[in-house]
Amino acid sequence: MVDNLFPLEVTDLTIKRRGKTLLGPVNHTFEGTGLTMVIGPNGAGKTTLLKALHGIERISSGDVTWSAADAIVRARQAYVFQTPTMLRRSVRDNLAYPLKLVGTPRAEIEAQCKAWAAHIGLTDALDRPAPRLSGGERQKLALARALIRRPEVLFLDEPCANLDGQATSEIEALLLNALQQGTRIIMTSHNVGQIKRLASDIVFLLYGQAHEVGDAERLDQPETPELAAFLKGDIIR
Ligand SMILES: Nc1ncnc2c1ncn2[C@@H]1O[C@H](COP(=O)(O)OP(=O)(O)OP(=O)(O)O)[C@@H](O)[C@H]1O
Repeated sequence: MVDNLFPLEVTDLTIKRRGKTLLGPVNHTFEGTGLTMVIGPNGAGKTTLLKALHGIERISSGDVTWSAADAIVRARQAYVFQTPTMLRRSVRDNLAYPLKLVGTPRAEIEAQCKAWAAHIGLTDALDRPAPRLSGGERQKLALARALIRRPEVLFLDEPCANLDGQATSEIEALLLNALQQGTRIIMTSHNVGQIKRLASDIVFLLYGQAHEVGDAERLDQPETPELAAFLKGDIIR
């Protein structure tokens, strides 16, 4: 691609609601490759940060600055919510929807739907209503629907919450595949095993602040006692 989206510069990013600071000020530079895990305890501000980066959270002060123009950035990123919303229609219709939005020819849409359904093990479910899928199948469908337009950046909020080991490993395989294809991933997770398996770097949030950031090696040698406690599953006070 000609226009690089990265680096993504976050400068004094602050988000307040009703006088309470939910996030910030956060300063961080996101480089253009790999998988960044935004981690931290419940309520630390992970979802708020992800949404602010994606441009769907109102910023109180500071900046989120991509290296390309807004319209380009918007077209080349996707976001999967913690509880993905599905069209109350078939798996095929859900996969087809993002392609229809950009005017993809019908034959191409059908080919892509079949290919992605096979990729996520849902070939036999193509005509089944999406709301009837299991939790794991729904997450895989949500991920496929986000990846079908081959975004350069993918935001994922806890994609494996409430999933068992098998479903989690299928989602992780999809993510590793996307990474290999060059998709930049920024995601949240509470699963320490998953964080260690997937992260190339981390942003550890605590009380809305970036408490410890850096490459994934620090997961084995945390600098701060709070990150060490989080990774051990201890309660952080
Ligand atoms: N629109 C809002 N108005 C007021 N407070 C909010 C709003 N959105 C989020 N919050 C609060 O901001 C804080 C950060 O929320 P956020 O969802 O970003 O945390 P999180 O780290 O993703 O948590 P979790 O791990 O539980 O998903 C929480 O205390 C939450 O209650």
